[in-house]
Amino acid sequence: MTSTPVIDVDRLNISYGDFHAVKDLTFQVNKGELYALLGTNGAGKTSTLEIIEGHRTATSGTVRVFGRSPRDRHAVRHRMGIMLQESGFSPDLTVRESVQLIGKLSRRTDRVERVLSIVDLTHKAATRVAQLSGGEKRRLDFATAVYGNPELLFLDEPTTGLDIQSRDALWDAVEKLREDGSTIVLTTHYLEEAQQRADRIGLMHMGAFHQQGTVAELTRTLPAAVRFFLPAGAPALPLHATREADGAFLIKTFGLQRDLHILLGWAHANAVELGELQAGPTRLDDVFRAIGTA
Ligand SMILES: Nc1ncnc2c1ncn2[C@@H]1O[C@H](COP(=O)(O)OP(=O)(O)OP(=O)(O)O)[C@@H](O)[C@H]1O
Repeated sequence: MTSTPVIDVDRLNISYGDFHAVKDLTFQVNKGELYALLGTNGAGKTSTLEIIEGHRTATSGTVRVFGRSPRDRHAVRHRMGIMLQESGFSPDLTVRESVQLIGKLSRRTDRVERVLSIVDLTHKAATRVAQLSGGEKRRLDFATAVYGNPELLFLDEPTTGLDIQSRDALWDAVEKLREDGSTIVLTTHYLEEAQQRADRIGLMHMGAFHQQGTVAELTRTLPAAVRFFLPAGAPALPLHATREADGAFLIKTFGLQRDLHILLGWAHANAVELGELQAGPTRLDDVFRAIGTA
Protein backbone atom coordinates (compact mmCIF):
# COMPACT_ATOMS: atom_id res chain seq x y z
CA MET A 1 0.00 0.00 0.00
CA THR A 2 1.48 3.36 -0.97
CA SER A 3 0.54 6.75 0.41
CA THR A 4 -0.41 8.21 -2.99
CA PRO A 5 -4.11 8.89 -2.62
CA VAL A 6 -6.35 7.49 -5.33
CA ILE A 7 -9.11 9.73 -3.99
CA ASP A 8 -8.30 13.07 -2.40
CA VAL A 9 -11.20 15.08 -0.97
CA ASP A 10 -10.33 18.44 0.55
CA ARG A 11 -12.89 20.61 2.37
CA LEU A 12 -15.76 19.42 0.23
CA ASN A 13 -19.03 21.30 0.65
CA ILE A 14 -22.30 20.40 -1.04
CA SER A 15 -25.41 22.53 -0.78
CA TYR A 16 -28.85 21.97 -2.23
CA GLY A 17 -30.31 25.47 -2.28
CA ASP A 18 -30.18 26.64 1.34
CA PHE A 19 -29.53 23.14 2.66
CA HIS A 20 -25.89 22.46 3.55
CA ALA A 21 -25.75 18.68 3.00
CA VAL A 22 -21.96 18.09 3.21
CA LYS A 23 -19.76 20.26 5.38
CA ASP A 24 -16.00 20.66 4.92
CA LEU A 25 -15.38 16.97 4.37
CA THR A 26 -11.71 16.00 4.03
CA PHE A 27 -10.42 12.48 3.48
CA GLN A 28 -8.16 10.38 1.28
CA VAL A 29 -8.38 6.83 0.03
CA ASN A 30 -5.04 5.20 -0.69
CA LYS A 31 -4.16 2.74 -3.41
CA GLY A 32 -5.17 -0.80 -2.49
CA GLU A 33 -7.36 0.27 0.41
CA LEU A 34 -10.92 -0.81 1.09
CA TYR A 35 -12.53 2.32 2.47
CA ALA A 36 -16.07 2.12 3.82
CA LEU A 37 -18.09 5.31 3.73
CA LEU A 38 -20.82 4.70 6.28
CA GLY A 39 -23.33 6.83 8.08
CA THR A 40 -26.77 7.56 9.29
CA ASN A 41 -29.63 8.17 6.83
CA GLY A 42 -29.24 11.50 5.08
CA ALA A 43 -25.64 11.88 6.33
CA GLY A 44 -24.38 12.86 2.86
CA LYS A 45 -22.73 9.67 1.62
CA THR A 46 -24.51 9.52 -1.74
CA SER A 47 -23.95 13.23 -2.33
CA THR A 48 -20.23 12.80 -1.62
CA LEU A 49 -19.93 9.77 -3.88
CA GLU A 50 -21.79 11.54 -6.69
CA ILE A 51 -19.06 14.20 -6.67
CA ILE A 52 -16.22 11.67 -6.55
CA GLU A 53 -17.79 9.64 -9.37
CA GLY A 54 -18.08 12.82 -11.44
CA HIS A 55 -21.88 12.97 -11.64
CA ARG A 56 -22.19 16.32 -9.88
CA THR A 57 -20.04 19.39 -9.10
CA ALA A 58 -19.08 20.47 -5.60
CA THR A 59 -20.37 23.70 -4.12
CA SER A 60 -16.82 24.29 -2.86
CA GLY A 61 -13.70 22.32 -2.07
CA THR A 62 -11.43 20.14 -4.17
CA VAL A 63 -11.87 16.54 -5.22
CA ARG A 64 -9.17 14.63 -7.09
CA VAL A 65 -9.39 11.08 -8.41
CA PHE A 66 -6.09 9.68 -9.73
CA GLY A 67 -4.89 13.27 -9.39
CA ARG A 68 -7.51 14.54 -11.84
CA SER A 69 -10.86 16.25 -11.55
CA PRO A 70 -13.59 13.61 -11.59
CA ARG A 71 -15.40 15.83 -14.10
CA ASP A 72 -12.57 15.05 -16.52
CA ARG A 73 -14.52 11.96 -17.49
CA HIS A 74 -12.35 10.99 -20.42
CA ALA A 75 -9.29 10.68 -18.19
CA VAL A 76 -10.92 9.15 -15.15
CA ARG A 77 -14.16 7.33 -15.91
CA HIS A 78 -12.73 4.21 -17.57
CA ARG A 79 -10.51 3.64 -14.55
CA MET A 80 -13.56 3.32 -12.24
CA GLY A 81 -16.07 0.50 -11.91
CA ILE A 82 -19.30 1.60 -10.31
CA MET A 83 -21.86 -0.80 -8.88
CA LEU A 84 -24.95 1.27 -8.20
CA GLN A 85 -27.91 0.17 -6.10
CA GLU A 86 -29.74 -0.37 -9.41
CA SER A 87 -27.94 -0.39 -12.73
CA GLY A 88 -31.13 -0.10 -14.74
CA PHE A 89 -30.30 -2.66 -17.42
CA SER A 90 -32.85 -2.93 -20.18
CA PRO A 91 -35.22 -5.80 -19.28
CA ASP A 92 -35.26 -6.95 -22.92
CA LEU A 93 -31.52 -7.53 -23.18
CA THR A 94 -30.05 -10.90 -22.31
CA VAL A 95 -27.44 -11.21 -19.61
CA ARG A 96 -24.70 -11.65 -22.22
CA GLU A 97 -25.87 -8.58 -24.17
CA SER A 98 -25.96 -6.57 -20.94
CA VAL A 99 -22.38 -7.51 -20.11
CA GLN A 100 -21.31 -6.68 -23.70
CA LEU A 101 -22.96 -3.28 -23.24
CA ILE A 102 -21.03 -2.73 -20.02
CA GLY A 103 -17.86 -3.39 -21.99
CA LYS A 104 -18.73 -0.77 -24.59
CA LEU A 105 -19.72 1.84 -22.03
CA SER A 106 -16.77 1.26 -19.71
CA ARG A 107 -14.12 1.42 -22.47
CA ARG A 108 -12.28 -1.35 -20.64
CA THR A 109 -11.34 -4.61 -22.27
CA ASP A 110 -12.33 -7.98 -20.92
CA ARG A 111 -13.81 -11.28 -21.99
CA VAL A 112 -17.56 -11.50 -21.52
CA GLU A 113 -17.31 -15.18 -20.53
CA ARG A 114 -14.77 -14.34 -17.81
CA VAL A 115 -17.06 -11.68 -16.33
CA LEU A 116 -20.09 -14.00 -16.49
CA SER A 117 -18.09 -16.61 -14.64
CA ILE A 118 -16.96 -14.17 -11.90
CA VAL A 119 -20.55 -13.10 -11.22
CA ASP A 120 -21.78 -16.70 -11.60
CA LEU A 121 -24.21 -15.98 -14.42
CA THR A 122 -22.71 -18.21 -17.12
CA HIS A 123 -25.77 -20.47 -16.98
CA LYS A 124 -28.04 -17.43 -17.41
CA ALA A 125 -26.15 -15.85 -20.32
CA ALA A 126 -29.09 -16.21 -22.72
CA THR A 127 -31.77 -15.22 -20.19
CA ARG A 128 -33.43 -11.82 -20.47
CA VAL A 129 -32.83 -9.40 -17.60
CA ALA A 130 -36.59 -9.28 -16.95
CA GLN A 131 -36.49 -12.96 -16.05
CA LEU A 132 -33.67 -12.77 -13.51
CA SER A 133 -34.27 -13.12 -9.77
CA GLY A 134 -33.41 -10.20 -7.47
CA GLY A 135 -30.11 -11.78 -6.45
CA GLU A 136 -29.20 -12.58 -10.08
CA LYS A 137 -29.90 -8.95 -11.06
CA ARG A 138 -27.64 -7.84 -8.21
CA ARG A 139 -24.88 -10.10 -9.54
CA LEU A 140 -25.35 -8.54 -12.97
CA ASP A 141 -24.97 -5.12 -11.31
CA PHE A 142 -21.69 -6.41 -9.89
CA ALA A 143 -20.52 -7.17 -13.43
CA THR A 144 -20.49 -3.40 -14.10
CA ALA A 145 -17.89 -3.03 -11.37
CA VAL A 146 -15.62 -5.95 -12.24
CA TYR A 147 -15.62 -5.70 -16.04
CA GLY A 148 -12.04 -5.09 -17.13
CA ASN A 149 -10.58 -5.12 -13.59
CA PRO A 150 -10.84 -1.37 -12.93
CA GLU A 151 -8.32 0.28 -10.64
CA LEU A 152 -11.05 1.86 -8.50
CA LEU A 153 -14.36 0.23 -7.57
CA PHE A 154 -17.39 1.81 -5.97
CA LEU A 155 -19.68 -0.74 -4.37
CA ASP A 156 -22.99 0.72 -3.21
CA GLU A 157 -24.80 -1.75 -0.93
CA PRO A 158 -23.27 -4.59 -2.99
CA THR A 159 -24.68 -7.55 -1.09
CA THR A 160 -28.28 -6.43 -0.59
CA GLY A 161 -30.57 -9.27 -1.65
CA LEU A 162 -27.75 -11.79 -2.07
CA ASP A 163 -27.79 -15.17 -0.36
CA ILE A 164 -24.79 -16.18 1.71
CA GLN A 165 -23.09 -18.14 -1.11
CA SER A 166 -23.43 -15.20 -3.50
CA ARG A 167 -22.17 -12.81 -0.84
CA ASP A 168 -19.10 -14.95 -0.21
CA ALA A 169 -18.50 -15.23 -3.97
CA LEU A 170 -18.78 -11.44 -4.36
CA TRP A 171 -16.28 -10.83 -1.57
CA ASP A 172 -13.93 -13.44 -3.04
CA ALA A 173 -14.04 -11.55 -6.34
CA VAL A 174 -13.41 -8.26 -4.54
CA GLU A 175 -10.45 -9.80 -2.70
CA LYS A 176 -8.97 -10.96 -6.03
CA LEU A 177 -9.28 -7.44 -7.41
CA ARG A 178 -7.57 -6.12 -4.31
CA GLU A 179 -4.74 -8.60 -4.76
CA ASP A 180 -4.28 -7.04 -8.20
CA GLY A 181 -4.06 -3.61 -6.57
CA SER A 182 -7.61 -2.27 -6.98
CA THR A 183 -8.90 0.31 -4.53
CA ILE A 184 -12.44 -0.13 -3.20
CA VAL A 185 -14.96 2.33 -1.82
CA LEU A 186 -17.83 0.56 -0.09
CA THR A 187 -21.10 1.88 1.21
CA THR A 188 -23.29 -0.49 3.14
CA HIS A 189 -25.75 -0.73 5.98
CA TYR A 190 -24.43 -4.23 6.75
CA LEU A 191 -22.04 -3.05 9.43
CA GLU A 192 -20.67 -6.54 10.02
CA GLU A 193 -19.38 -6.62 6.45
CA ALA A 194 -17.72 -3.25 6.85
CA GLN A 195 -16.24 -4.33 10.16
CA GLN A 196 -14.86 -7.48 8.57
CA ARG A 197 -13.66 -6.05 5.24
CA ALA A 198 -12.73 -2.39 5.58
CA ASP A 199 -9.20 -1.13 6.16
CA ARG A 200 -10.63 2.23 7.19
CA ILE A 201 -14.06 3.63 7.82
CA GLY A 202 -15.43 7.13 7.45
CA LEU A 203 -18.52 7.38 9.61
CA MET A 204 -20.70 10.31 8.54
CA HIS A 205 -23.46 12.04 10.42
CA MET A 206 -25.28 15.21 9.33
CA GLY A 207 -22.85 16.09 6.58
CA ALA A 208 -19.58 15.62 8.47
CA PHE A 209 -17.38 12.86 9.83
CA HIS A 210 -18.49 11.67 13.20
CA GLN A 211 -15.37 9.48 13.23
CA GLN A 212 -12.78 8.23 10.80
CA GLY A 213 -10.22 5.47 11.24
CA THR A 214 -9.64 1.74 11.30
CA VAL A 215 -12.31 -0.52 12.79
CA ALA A 216 -10.13 -0.89 15.89
CA GLU A 217 -9.79 2.88 16.22
CA LEU A 218 -13.55 3.35 15.98
CA THR A 219 -14.56 0.54 18.30
CA ARG A 220 -11.97 1.35 20.95
CA THR A 221 -13.81 4.61 21.66
CA LEU A 222 -16.49 2.55 23.42
CA PRO A 223 -16.06 -0.04 26.18
CA ALA A 224 -16.23 -3.78 25.57
CA ALA A 225 -18.95 -5.75 27.32
CA VAL A 226 -19.03 -8.92 29.44
CA ARG A 227 -22.47 -10.40 30.09
CA PHE A 228 -23.48 -13.40 32.18
CA PHE A 229 -26.01 -14.80 34.64
CA LEU A 230 -25.16 -15.75 38.22
CA PRO A 231 -26.74 -18.54 40.25
CA ALA A 232 -28.72 -17.52 43.35
CA GLY A 233 -26.53 -17.04 46.43
CA ALA A 234 -23.33 -16.28 44.49
CA PRO A 235 -20.84 -14.16 46.46
CA ALA A 236 -20.28 -10.48 45.62
CA LEU A 237 -18.64 -9.88 42.25
CA PRO A 238 -15.05 -8.60 42.17
CA LEU A 239 -15.93 -5.94 39.56
CA HIS A 240 -18.61 -3.32 39.15
CA ALA A 241 -21.57 -4.70 37.18
CA THR A 242 -25.04 -3.46 36.28
CA ARG A 243 -28.20 -5.59 35.97
CA GLU A 244 -29.99 -5.93 32.66
CA ALA A 245 -33.78 -6.18 32.39
CA ASP A 246 -33.54 -9.99 32.04
CA GLY A 247 -31.44 -10.31 35.19
CA ALA A 248 -28.09 -10.71 33.39
CA PHE A 249 -25.03 -8.96 34.81
CA LEU A 250 -23.19 -6.54 32.54
CA ILE A 251 -19.63 -5.34 32.97
CA LYS A 252 -18.44 -2.56 30.65
CA THR A 253 -14.71 -2.23 30.40
CA PHE A 254 -11.85 -0.71 28.45
CA GLY A 255 -9.61 -3.48 29.84
CA LEU A 256 -11.40 -6.55 28.53
CA GLN A 257 -8.58 -9.06 28.95
CA ARG A 258 -7.65 -7.87 32.44
CA ASP A 259 -11.26 -7.84 33.70
CA LEU A 260 -12.07 -11.21 32.14
CA HIS A 261 -9.05 -12.62 33.90
CA ILE A 262 -10.28 -11.22 37.24
CA LEU A 263 -13.83 -12.47 36.65
CA LEU A 264 -12.85 -15.98 35.58
CA GLY A 265 -10.38 -16.25 38.48
CA TRP A 266 -13.15 -15.24 40.88
CA ALA A 267 -15.62 -17.71 39.34
CA HIS A 268 -13.09 -20.53 39.58
CA ALA A 269 -12.12 -19.72 43.19
CA ASN A 270 -15.75 -19.59 44.25
CA ALA A 271 -16.93 -22.53 42.08
CA VAL A 272 -19.49 -20.22 40.45
CA GLU A 273 -20.75 -20.96 36.96
CA LEU A 274 -21.13 -17.86 34.79
CA GLY A 275 -24.29 -18.67 32.83
CA GLU A 276 -24.45 -17.84 29.09
CA LEU A 277 -21.16 -15.97 29.36
CA GLN A 278 -20.53 -13.58 26.47
CA ALA A 279 -17.55 -11.29 26.13
CA GLY A 280 -16.48 -9.19 23.22
CA PRO A 281 -15.16 -5.92 21.96
CA THR A 282 -17.55 -3.22 20.90
CA ARG A 283 -19.08 -3.79 17.52
CA LEU A 284 -19.51 -1.19 14.84
CA ASP A 285 -23.28 -1.33 15.54
CA ASP A 286 -22.60 0.06 19.00
CA VAL A 287 -20.50 2.89 17.56
CA PHE A 288 -23.46 3.73 15.31
CA ARG A 289 -25.93 3.56 18.17
CA ALA A 290 -23.75 5.97 20.16
CA ILE A 291 -24.03 8.65 17.43
CA GLY A 292 -26.06 11.50 18.80
CA THR A 293 -25.76 10.25 22.38
CA ALA A 294 -22.07 11.13 22.71
N1 LIG B 1 -31.12 16.75 -5.00
C1 LIG B 1 -31.31 17.08 -3.71
N2 LIG B 1 -32.01 18.19 -3.39
C2 LIG B 1 -32.19 18.55 -2.11
N3 LIG B 1 -31.73 17.86 -1.04
C3 LIG B 1 -31.04 16.74 -1.31
C4 LIG B 1 -30.79 16.30 -2.64
N4 LIG B 1 -30.08 15.16 -2.59
C5 LIG B 1 -29.88 14.91 -1.28
N5 LIG B 1 -30.45 15.85 -0.51
C6 LIG B 1 -30.43 15.92 0.97
O1 LIG B 1 -29.08 15.94 1.37
C7 LIG B 1 -28.89 15.12 2.53
C8 LIG B 1 -27.84 14.08 2.23
O2 LIG B 1 -28.41 13.14 1.31
P1 LIG B 1 -27.61 11.87 0.80
O3 LIG B 1 -28.49 11.16 -0.16
O4 LIG B 1 -26.27 12.30 0.33
O5 LIG B 1 -27.46 11.05 2.16
P2 LIG B 1 -27.03 9.53 2.41
O6 LIG B 1 -25.99 9.58 3.48
O7 LIG B 1 -26.67 8.87 1.15
O8 LIG B 1 -28.37 8.93 3.03
P3 LIG B 1 -29.04 7.44 3.04
O9 LIG B 1 -28.20 6.55 3.91
O10 LIG B 1 -30.36 7.76 3.68
O11 LIG B 1 -29.15 6.99 1.62
C9 LIG B 1 -30.26 14.57 2.90
O12 LIG B 1 -30.82 15.37 3.91
C10 LIG B 1 -31.05 14.70 1.61
O13 LIG B 1 -32.42 14.88 1.89
